Amino acid sequence: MEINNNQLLRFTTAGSVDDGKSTLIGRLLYDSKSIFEDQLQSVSDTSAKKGHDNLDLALFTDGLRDEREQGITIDVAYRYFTTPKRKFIIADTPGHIQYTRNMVTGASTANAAVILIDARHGVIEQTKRHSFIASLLNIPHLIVCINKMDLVDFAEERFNQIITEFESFSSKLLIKDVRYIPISALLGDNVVNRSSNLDWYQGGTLLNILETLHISSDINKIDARFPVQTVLRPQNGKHLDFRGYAGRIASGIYRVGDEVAVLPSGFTSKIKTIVKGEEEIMEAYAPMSIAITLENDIDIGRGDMIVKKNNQPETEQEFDVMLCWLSNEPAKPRAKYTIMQATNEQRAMIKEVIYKIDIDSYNRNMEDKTLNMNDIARIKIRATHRLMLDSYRDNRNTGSIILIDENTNETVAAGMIV
Ligand SMILES: Nc1nc2c(ncn2[C@@H]2O[C@H](COP(=O)(O)OP(=O)(O)OP(=O)(O)O)[C@@H](O)[C@H]2O)c(=O)[nH]1
Repeated sequence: MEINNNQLLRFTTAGSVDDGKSTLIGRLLYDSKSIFEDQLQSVSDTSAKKGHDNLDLALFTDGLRDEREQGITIDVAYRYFTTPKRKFIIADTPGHIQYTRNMVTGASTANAAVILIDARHGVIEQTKRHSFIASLLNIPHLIVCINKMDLVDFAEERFNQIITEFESFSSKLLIKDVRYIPISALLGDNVVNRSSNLDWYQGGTLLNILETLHISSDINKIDARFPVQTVLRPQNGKHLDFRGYAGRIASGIYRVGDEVAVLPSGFTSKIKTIVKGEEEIMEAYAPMSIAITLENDIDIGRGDMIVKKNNQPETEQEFDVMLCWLSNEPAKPRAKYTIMQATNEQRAMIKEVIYKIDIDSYNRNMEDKTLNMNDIARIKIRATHRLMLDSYRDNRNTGSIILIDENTNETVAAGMIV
């Protein structure tokens, strides 16, 4: 069976302030002809006003950031563009040192992370921090762009030196696929178009790599997980016998006739029909939104999960999570939070902070038990009922949780089930 998910690629960009992130995104959009006429006019007017001879490409991205800063709390801007080969969503997060939380928010659904390094400075603490988060979030592909090659005379030697620096720490991280590209975002070298300045480089341009990354095998096709969002009941005498369970498949494949189990109750049945829109289909896979009907009458509600009888997640009330604390307010010991995992929602508390991670040295800190904004820690959670658990490594959809403060409704933490 062909799963056609190659269409859309989500990626995030990370780099330190002034590494050239805005310029790179602007260049990518401009050279791939994804800029609208009116935006182009306004950027060209502003560039002229500022006395630039050429277009200031960073204005495309920075303009977007200005729009965004009006009243949106989580500081991630999404930018869409399309080429004949693929559709792209860029999650653009500011490069400031405190913005771990933004990267976590922007990167949790990303297929790839683009990390920028200023060729003059090489690997810096921020590079390590961002790469660590990318590995923590299990982003399958990492593209390291060594930017501002024009300021180091396009030297191959410098490029290789930075790769060696990068590999000396990245080998400790679990990242499946790392690529390196020498670029100049300012001049456009190796972003969309190849560069004669860098003719010693044999690999693809950034766009070329983004267009050809093989992502369909990154999806978990083995563990079928269908978190129920709503129960569809017969309406107004129509479809009298219809009782469907609607939601979005988190992973895996479902076919009519499959033997399934409903969790947490554990009752088993068979899939009678699968409905997508108005149409009945024989099989469905992630990330399709569908409704399922079963052979037997089982009491199922929102938050339950339909899985294959012979492939079930663990159900536990207490479990470990790698957590990134997102709130200004530190975590309150033993306070109750709302925990959300897939469509399941219940109450939980942080039972224990096992250790915190110093993400500059990757060392564990066993003493400090406070959780402040941007902290990453391994914690033990206890929920009021059992949850259906997959590890985040196996399943990014069902393996992640968020914690919400019940009083303020603020999302205070995002976590990955260990
Ligand atoms: N020489 C040279 N300068 C570059 C290159 N890319 C970016 N710059 C310059 O570096 C400066 C910072 O670029 P930005 O794109 O604003 O940097 P940024 O990382 O997006 O910064 P923030 O958006 O503020 O986080 C600007 O003056 C750019 O013109 C490059 O490839 N070569």
